[in-house]
Amino acid sequence: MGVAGSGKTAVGAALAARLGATFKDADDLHPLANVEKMTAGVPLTDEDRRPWLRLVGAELAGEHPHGIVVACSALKRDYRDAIRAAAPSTRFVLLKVDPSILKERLVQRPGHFMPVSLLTSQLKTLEALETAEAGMTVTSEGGIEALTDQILENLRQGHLAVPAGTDQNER
Ligand SMILES: Nc1ncnc2c1ncn2[C@@H]1O[C@H](COP(=O)(O)OP(=O)(O)OP(=O)(O)O)[C@@H](O)[C@H]1O
Ligand SMILES: O=C(O)[C@H](O)[C@@H](O)[C@H](O)[C@H](O)CO
Repeated sequence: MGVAGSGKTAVGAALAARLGATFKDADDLHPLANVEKMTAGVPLTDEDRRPWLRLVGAELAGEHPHGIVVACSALKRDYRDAIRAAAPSTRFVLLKVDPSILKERLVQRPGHFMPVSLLTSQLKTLEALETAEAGMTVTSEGGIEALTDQILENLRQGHLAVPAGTDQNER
């Protein structure tokens, strides 16, 4: 999870490859109207994202014998709650990247529908992963493989599980 340009697709795909898991980019689940809106530089609303989050949840809840990694912005706690309602064992990895680096990456990424102008609204909408939520925040500015190693190590050590004594469903 994370804002545009945070590396969800790059790191998610690398993680899935290392796990031997299926990879899905949630951008491919956006209805055309959402893509058109973002292309036009208009931020999505909660309403716009609701049907899309249902598709993301259904994807995660599906049959995946080797597991699944989904690259999904999941910017708000409410969005993550909606995903967890469909797929309760979902663990989130927030890729936290300096805004100046994000901007640079989006400028240098040709042919993608997401305009750099939407970065401000993405950052404003983002609600950090809370302590009670299963998952982790990656703040390192390391390369794709280094970040993937870091996530795998934490996953193997059980650090992405729901923290003891907390209930994700209670807020
Ligand atoms: N850790 C990293 N180090 C260097 N470059 C990176 C890193 N992570 C991603 N990138 C590069 O930054 C660009 C944006 O990454 P990516 O497309 O994976 O982001 P994203 O979060 O999926 O964005 P979006 O949601 O807008 O599709 C890509 O060109 C990618 O190769
Ligand atoms: O929730 C959202 O606003 C969207 O999912 C965006 O985050 C983009 O689809 C993605 O970042 C592509 O650049």
